[in-house]
Amino acid sequence: MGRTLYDKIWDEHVVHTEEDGTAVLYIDRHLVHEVTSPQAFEGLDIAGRKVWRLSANLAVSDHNVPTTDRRQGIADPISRLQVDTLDKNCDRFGITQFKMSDKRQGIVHVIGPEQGATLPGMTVVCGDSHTSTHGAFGALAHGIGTSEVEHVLATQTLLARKARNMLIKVEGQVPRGCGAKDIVLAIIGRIGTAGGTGYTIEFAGSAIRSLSMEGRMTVCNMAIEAGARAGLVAVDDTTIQYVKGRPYSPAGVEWDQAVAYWRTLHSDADAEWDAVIELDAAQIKPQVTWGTSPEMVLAVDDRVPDPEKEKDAVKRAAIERALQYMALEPNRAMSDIRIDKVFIGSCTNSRIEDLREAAAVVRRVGGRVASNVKLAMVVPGSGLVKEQAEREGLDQVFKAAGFEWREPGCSMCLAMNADRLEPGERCASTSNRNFEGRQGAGGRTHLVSPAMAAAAAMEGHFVDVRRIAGGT
Ligand SMILES: CC(C)[C@H](C(=O)O)[C@@H](O)C(=O)O
Ligand code: SF4
Repeated sequence: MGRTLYDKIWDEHVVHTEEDGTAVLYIDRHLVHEVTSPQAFEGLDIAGRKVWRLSANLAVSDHNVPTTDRRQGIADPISRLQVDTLDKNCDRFGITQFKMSDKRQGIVHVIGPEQGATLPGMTVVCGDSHTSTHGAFGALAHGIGTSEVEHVLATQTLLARKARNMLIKVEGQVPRGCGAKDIVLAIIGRIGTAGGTGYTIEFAGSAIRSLSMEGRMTVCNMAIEAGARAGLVAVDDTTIQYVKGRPYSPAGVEWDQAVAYWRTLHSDADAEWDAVIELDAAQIKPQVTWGTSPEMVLAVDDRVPDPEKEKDAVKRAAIERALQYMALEPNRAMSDIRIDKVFIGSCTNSRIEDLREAAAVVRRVGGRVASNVKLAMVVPGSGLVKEQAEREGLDQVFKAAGFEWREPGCSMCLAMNADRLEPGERCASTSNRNFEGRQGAGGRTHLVSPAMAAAAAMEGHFVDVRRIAGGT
């Protein structure tokens, strides 16, 4: 019987399997950030252990770093302590880290791939749920908890149980103006936030294959929002081209050997799937979330749901609660929703392609950010993304239109730094979670693509970006 890509990577990394199915998995790459590592390092200290394989680790602070001038240091004492603690731990244990002033610093899920630290066929873990992002490279990548961070640091292995195999096939071409973010939001709208629970999802089909690596990362990033700990995309020329020549990528003879192996990293034609979902890309429209869960999502030309029309009492109550939190009336056109802030950034959408996509919309619309928009910010995913964007003049496009151009980090994705929504503020955000209070207590988040966020910034409310992009 054929194997799925997930089966192949799993088999390649299992050190031992217990009778009950618990396996010891070898971990190739461990990414570390400041939020989930302090207790892990403390655990090592208490037990008198060292890091098992230093070169497998790469650390960076991203959640607590300021996105404004960093020469001032970090004003908030808690954030400062978090970042200082990671610095000290990395120095003490000898782990490679990109410090806040290093231009390679950025969001952990942006810098891993950017550096070639994430490679096809690897097992990649990080104490962060959006580690699923790295699955775009045909790597088995998922988040782990802090006690597991300690386990990986100490042993280079993880206790794991194998998930089931789900195939999500997206065939065809998305309309102009739509992209990876709309694809993944449409998938979550279809299967729900629990749809992928217990599975590893492989994203396949012509619409996925035609995505750039940036787009594939956007899709895999939100696999966790669909309930799956890991998402995968098979390796192809796009993957190999992206990886080539990066600082941590193999070179010379090793490169050739690696490529030969990477070419085997796809599911066999006769692989068996536990679940298969199919979507028609041509039917996907620009997506906007209206509620407090990523599955509460609609097309921009839809209307806010009416709880009266929902027969299921539990679902009706959930809609009512979400509408109340979001301060939205039923049946209102999504495009009538006016926004206060715009956030273009996060590990979902802060890569160079995302910034290009947003800047293209800003250019096309012309003029300045709408007067009702108090703050529109662009937060590049890494210092290198920022530098590239500046080389292309994208920063000028944003700044001329009235956007703020910031330093890299998680920023307003979850408001662990100074960037946040005030109570009641409504935000068009390119991030991945719209939970209550996610971007600041009482803040209201609408998840959208970079193009949709840029369009909303310019017009002050949600607009069908297909119109701007010439897609309709
Ligand atoms: C802080 C971290 C543990 C968390 C995660 O695991 O995802 C964060 O990155 C998030 O996006 O909510
Ligand atoms: S950008 Fe947001 S989702 Fe990504 S790691 Fe940071 S906080 Fe988590």
